[in-house]
Amino acid sequence: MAASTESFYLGFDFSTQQLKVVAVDGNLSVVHQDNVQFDSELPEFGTQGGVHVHADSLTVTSPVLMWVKALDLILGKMKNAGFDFSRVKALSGSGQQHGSVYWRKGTNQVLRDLQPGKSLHELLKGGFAVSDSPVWMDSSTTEQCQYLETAVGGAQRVADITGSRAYERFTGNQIAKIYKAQPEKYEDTERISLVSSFAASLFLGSYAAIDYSDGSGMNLMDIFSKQWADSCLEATAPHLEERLGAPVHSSAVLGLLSPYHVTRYGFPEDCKVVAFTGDNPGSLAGMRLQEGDIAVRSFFLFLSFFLSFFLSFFLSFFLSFFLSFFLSFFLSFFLSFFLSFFLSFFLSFFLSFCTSTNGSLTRERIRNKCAGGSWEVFSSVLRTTPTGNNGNIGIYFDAMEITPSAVGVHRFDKENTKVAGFSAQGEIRALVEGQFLAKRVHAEKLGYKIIPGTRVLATGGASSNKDILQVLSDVFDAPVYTIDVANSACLGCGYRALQGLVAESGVSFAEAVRKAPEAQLAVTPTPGADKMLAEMFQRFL
Ligand SMILES: Nc1ncnc2c1ncn2[C@@H]1O[C@H](COP(=O)(O)OP(=O)(O)O)[C@@H](O)[C@H]1O
Ligand SMILES: O=C(CO)[C@@H](O)[C@H](O)COP(=O)(O)O
Repeated sequence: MAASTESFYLGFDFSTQQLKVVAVDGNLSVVHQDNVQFDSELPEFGTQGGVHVHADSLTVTSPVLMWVKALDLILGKMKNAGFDFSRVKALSGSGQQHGSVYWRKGTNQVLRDLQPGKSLHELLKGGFAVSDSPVWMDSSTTEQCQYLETAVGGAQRVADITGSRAYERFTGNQIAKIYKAQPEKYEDTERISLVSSFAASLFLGSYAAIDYSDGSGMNLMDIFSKQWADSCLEATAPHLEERLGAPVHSSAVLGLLSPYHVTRYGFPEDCKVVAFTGDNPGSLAGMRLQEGDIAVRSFFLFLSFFLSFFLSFFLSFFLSFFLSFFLSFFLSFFLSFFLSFFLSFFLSFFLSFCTSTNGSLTRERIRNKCAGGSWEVFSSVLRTTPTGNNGNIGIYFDAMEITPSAVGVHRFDKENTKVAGFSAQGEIRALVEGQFLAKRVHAEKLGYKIIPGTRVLATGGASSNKDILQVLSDVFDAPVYTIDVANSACLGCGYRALQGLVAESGVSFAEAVRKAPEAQLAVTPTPGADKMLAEMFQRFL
């Protein structure tokens, strides 16, 4: 695919702690990067790590106007840096998943009439029925989750429809809580967006559709028909479908960029907005995951290919009954399995992943406590302490963890006796080994096998730290690869913007990004580490 090097494609990422942007040219080379840190650059919102943790320690929100102001700020920074907006052919982006935005009645008209002389922050001050958006770290909706599962027919039924059992952070359960606790605010809501579709709306100058991929993290969408599931809508809140709008394909062109941005920043009038998505699917695009890869993202875990496998398995059962009129059951099951596998893989690619609440921010806490706030000191401890930590194991769940649902710090010595503390060095190694052992436990529980050829791809802020990556490599007993741009979600959305322009003419994502740089080998397992960690793994399990 020949895209001009004169043209630029922008990818934004509205993540938990910051807003980031990457610009790529037609050769997929990165030509500009920038970011706005919420805590330090927008201190008036008083967030820590981009969020407010409420007194119950379960409710976690972010001020929606902080995200709006961050967009004003980042576009202003780009303008001041001399970024040539007139070359941008298309833009796309991603957002932290599951978070929800509640637009007040009448705001679609405000978006259509944005006056370029004013900032978005000024213009949208009165635009939200709920000023503090619930985000993915929120775990306050257990009651709503139980209600959904009971109403729909059990956890498995919810998972069969939406791809996941009911999770506290998932948007449907958050909407149900708002409807119950603040019915007047729900009533005053014209449209509910995910963080991703909210961000797209700010560019589009009208409410943007939710894309299939981010939409599948809501406990509301039927992941097979890609429509809102009636049973889930009914169990969540009244008149919800009209507040959500119809979901669209992730590579859909939503429309032209709002004239507001054309006038204020000098974008071309024909600049297109491609559907925004979740930051995890955005990362998947940026890392160009291949079959069998594991991706670890500051540090969540994606497993490619699994859902395709399970889907095939179940479809095969049904198909086999038909085919077994003609063939033996086993042969027909076999044939059906392959048929279903290819169908499910090529028609709709599913991604399996596990998320932890206690990732980077927990590492920062231990860094501050045990390494004087320095990543260099933190890293040198990892270099100088033994793999396996002399048998000491730690589990650090500062906030309620997602899987398993547990909270608290738990330390065990080599006799498996619970202890109150470790040395500063032991604490650092216990934390990092423990975080990655947990990832491996989840991967193996899902049936993932580390085999020769397995690659672990690391991305996100912490992937710049080779000593952390070394522990990751040792725990997974596999080489770890990284990409040049630590923020793979932004990069992936720059790629998606480019592909969105040609998607309708049948150019696949893989084809559009063929020329993109490959991931680079960062570290390989330390010889002998696998033996040290095998026993540890069993104890951790
Ligand atoms: N050298 C480093 N070593 C370990 N972690 C780091 C390092 N530099 C940055 N980080 C971590 O990266 C995190 C930000 O990562 P990022 O993936 O951009 O987060 P988010 O998507 O939540 O904004 C910070 O919270 C910080 O803890
Ligand atoms: O909840 C999930 C995925 O289920 C998180 O991955 C969020 O999507 C937030 O990501 P960051 O902004 O912290 O990178």
